[in-house]
Amino acid sequence: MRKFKTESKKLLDLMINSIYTNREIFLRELISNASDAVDKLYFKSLTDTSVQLTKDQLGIDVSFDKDARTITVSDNGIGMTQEDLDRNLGTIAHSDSMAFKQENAEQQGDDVDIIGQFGVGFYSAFMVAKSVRVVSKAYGEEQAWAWESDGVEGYTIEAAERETNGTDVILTLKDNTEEENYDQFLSEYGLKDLIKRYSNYVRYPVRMEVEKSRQKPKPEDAGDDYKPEYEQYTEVETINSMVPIWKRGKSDVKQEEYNEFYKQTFHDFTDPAATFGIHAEGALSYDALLFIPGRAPYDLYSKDYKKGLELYGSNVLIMEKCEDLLPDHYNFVRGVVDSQDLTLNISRETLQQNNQLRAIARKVEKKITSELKKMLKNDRAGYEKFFENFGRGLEYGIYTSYGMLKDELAELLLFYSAKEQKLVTLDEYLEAMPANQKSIYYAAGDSIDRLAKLPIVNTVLGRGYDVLLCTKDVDEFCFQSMMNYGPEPEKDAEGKDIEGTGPKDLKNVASGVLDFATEDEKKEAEAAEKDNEALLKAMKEHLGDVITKVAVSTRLTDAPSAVTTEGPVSLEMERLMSQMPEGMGEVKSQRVLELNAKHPVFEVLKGAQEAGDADKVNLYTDILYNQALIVEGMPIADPVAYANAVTKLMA
Ligand SMILES: Nc1ncnc2c1ncn2[C@@H]1O[C@H](COP(=O)(O)OP(=O)(O)OP(=O)(O)O)[C@@H](O)[C@H]1O
Repeated sequence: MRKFKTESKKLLDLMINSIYTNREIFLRELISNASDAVDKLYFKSLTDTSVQLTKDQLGIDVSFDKDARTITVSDNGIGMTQEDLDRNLGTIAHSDSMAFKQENAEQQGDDVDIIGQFGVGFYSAFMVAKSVRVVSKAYGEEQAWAWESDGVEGYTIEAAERETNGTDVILTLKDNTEEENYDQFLSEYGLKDLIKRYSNYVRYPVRMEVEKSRQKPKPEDAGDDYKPEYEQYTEVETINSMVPIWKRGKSDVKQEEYNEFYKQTFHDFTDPAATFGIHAEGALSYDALLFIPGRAPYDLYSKDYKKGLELYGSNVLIMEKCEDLLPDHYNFVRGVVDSQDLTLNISRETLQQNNQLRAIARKVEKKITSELKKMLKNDRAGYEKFFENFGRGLEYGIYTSYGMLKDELAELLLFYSAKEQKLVTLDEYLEAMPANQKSIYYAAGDSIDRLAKLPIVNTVLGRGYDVLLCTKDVDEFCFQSMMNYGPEPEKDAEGKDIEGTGPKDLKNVASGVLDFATEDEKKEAEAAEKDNEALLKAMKEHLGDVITKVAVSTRLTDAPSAVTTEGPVSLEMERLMSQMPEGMGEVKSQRVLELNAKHPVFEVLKGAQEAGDADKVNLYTDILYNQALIVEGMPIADPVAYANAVTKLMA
């Protein structure tokens, strides 16, 4: 017996003894090797005229024997000589990739899909087989050889019989254990499934004998009561589809075919909303086929949702969900990336592999962005549907990147316009803005209806300015991290910014100081505050710490009062954070009770203050404060006290 080289032994140990969940990839590895061997012979035939063969003679056969518990993968490729068998199957050529695999296994624990991700080829057979026999005859040789091993210490090589060139890899499966049922691989269904899943796009036919049933011909003398009879028969079928859909020219593939591929591959029952691809050639060649789903998966916003694209190398599936290929804000995109260049490097040089993946990921991200822009421009209804499904993720992307993704994503956002009563982009908002408008205004709350009725919103609308009504939880957080939106300022002849040009601030109409009050209005409000200092002070004292101040408003027209905020936290943000777990509920807004000095109620307040009727001032203060909160959709601290106050007023 010949002994395995030390490093091979280590890898064998790692593979066989790790609690490795993805044993089924053994078939993919053997079929890949068979395909490589067939490739080698085919290429030889292109340059060596003595090799007579045509491409359609080449292929791979998979079969199984339930009683003997064997699976056989045969090819009619280049084959191996006695020396080849010894060299190729007795050691592992790339010790650096081996070192990497081991390192990772130690770092990340056993259940990491290292083997599945990088493919360790032939040795993976020992994950399911207790012994492996390889019978091979090299092209042009007379003698065939058999290599055999139980995967522990070593292997034997002896002369064998094989009629033609090629290789048979015969696995004798391990016995079933409590954890693992190896019989699952000993069935037509099981093997077909694996071939389709992992080796569907191998360039050569992967054939298997399959059982079928057909109706027997009707006998000529059959009477009227003849019942059709069926018989079982077997037929060799090609299981894989060979040419990947992403490698076919776009003009050759109907949209229905793409839809079918999408639904089958990604287990969706809805057609994709958009289909697009990338074909890159050069130092790093790859093809990508990407889909935007037609609906959001139910678990998109849950912790269990896993983003990622399928990654193929040389036509075999390397990874089902390669996370690194998609940014979080595009986590909903499904698709396939296939690169011939990647496989080589994946099993050799991890760093380089990461660089390559990063380069592909960057291109993928750019492509998705440009496709979304195209969709927004050309298919508004489709885009609105898309945004309803996935818009939240885009905004979340801007928010979690602290606004860094604003340039890429902000123009893709849609918000409900109070004026237009439909969804608009921020660019459309800017375009429709009157020349004197300084900011982009928005109101945030839980429903469009409620927001549309807010007194402050109506004041702003009354001035001819549109208000974006924001009802998604992430809207305001996204706006705050963006701060502003719009093209860069225009420059005058001296290179200075021209006033009034440049990005516009995003302003919550119920927060901070609004910038549209005229000088006169501001002066008027200031004067009213000064004249009624004692009243405002008394009201503030009565309400205590729940508010930071009572002020005369410049933003109210019809309503007597409103609760607004100072500082970064708006009422809506406070409401949202109160629903979040862990500490966020402690975040409070700094509330301001704003009074409309032109409202008749203000006169009543003034009268009560002048008459020294503190009870009345307090009663009115409570009512004005609480009703403003109700209008905003905020909870009031003591509804009973509020009801009592209103009752007292009526009685
Ligand atoms: N069916 C086969 N026909 C001819 N040669 C084979 C066959 N299977 C394996 N070999 C030879 O054995 C070598 C080792 O195979 P193995 O699958 O371990 O590694 P690999 O295919 O070179 O690399 P990897 O699978 O990690 O990309 C191959 O490079 C090839 O030369």
